Amino acid sequence: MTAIETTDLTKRFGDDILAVDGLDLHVDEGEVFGFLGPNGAGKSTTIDMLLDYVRPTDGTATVLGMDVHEDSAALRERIGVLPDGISLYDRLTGRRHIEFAIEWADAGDDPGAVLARVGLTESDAARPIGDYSKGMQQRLALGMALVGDPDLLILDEPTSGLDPHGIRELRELVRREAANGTTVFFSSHILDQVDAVCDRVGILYEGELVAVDTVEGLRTTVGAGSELRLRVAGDIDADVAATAGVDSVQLSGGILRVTCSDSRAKARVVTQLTNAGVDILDVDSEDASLEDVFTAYTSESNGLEPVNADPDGVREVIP
Ligand SMILES: Nc1ncnc2c1ncn2[C@@H]1O[C@H](COP(=O)(O)OP(=O)(O)OP(=O)(O)O)[C@@H](O)[C@H]1O
Repeated sequence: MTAIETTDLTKRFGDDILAVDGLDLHVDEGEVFGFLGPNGAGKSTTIDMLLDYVRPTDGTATVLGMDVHEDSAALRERIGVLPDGISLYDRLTGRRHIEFAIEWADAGDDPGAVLARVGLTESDAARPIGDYSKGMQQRLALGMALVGDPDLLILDEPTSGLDPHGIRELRELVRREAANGTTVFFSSHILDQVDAVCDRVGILYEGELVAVDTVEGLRTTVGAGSELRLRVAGDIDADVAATAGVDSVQLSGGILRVTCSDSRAKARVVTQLTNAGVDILDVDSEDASLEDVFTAYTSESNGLEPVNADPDGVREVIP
């Protein structure tokens, strides 16, 4: 089933600001979908429309098969939201926050179980949250969003202000919830943070969706592939450059550098060299960062067209 579907979703503020421009978005149930874009791209406005906080100027949006406006009350019970820059009450304990969230949602959750689900201990829960680290506060906010066991989690910039440890913890939590069948819609302007957690990403730029694909697919499309480095002994009697997915090959000082447009080519190269009897002393590789991909899609003269929807609703990226 479809978790989120928007058709030509558009939002203007006044005459001058086109915040979201004809967005066609499709997120499947059970997916972790990264919604990426630089500041001001229109991510929060899109989320506000999905939550019926803001009415679109044009277009439609359905969530979990329901119209976001007509069925907003029913949807509220099935969506958990972690808003951007949530304000919590410093003097209240973590447990009290969860209890409030349960009361507001009129849900029957056990506060202790919710706290455990986001990795907060009973002694953490008994402390005022003014004493919490930013990462603990964010986990608590996620716990509040999980009250009522929502089918869809919408996380608006959930990693902002977190240190690498906090980011890792949040990623693990998102993965765990997704493994239990929850759809996660995760907005961010920092690409590295979605790389490891999202099944697919959509890139929004100036209100338009410019790409939707897997992280791997985006890398391949923009040619921002991987580099494989091998320390080898002796000569190489193999035509590595002819391997599918290999862009270039350079041998210097016993180091073979192979750039690949398709990261699966790395394994093919190693197999090919091994079969050719090449003595491989060490292997090292580096994937192009998602940041490179993002730059390729959001720079003015990238030569890439915005994403298209074909008649069957299957989106494709047009290089
Ligand atoms: N209530 C509003 N009134 C007027 N303009 C608005 C309003 N809300 C958003 N905008 C404008 O719409 C555009 C998109 O903003 P939005 O907050 O959706 O972007 P964003 O991608 O979420 O950015 P960020 O990563 O900084 O949160 C921006 O130009 C913003 O200034």
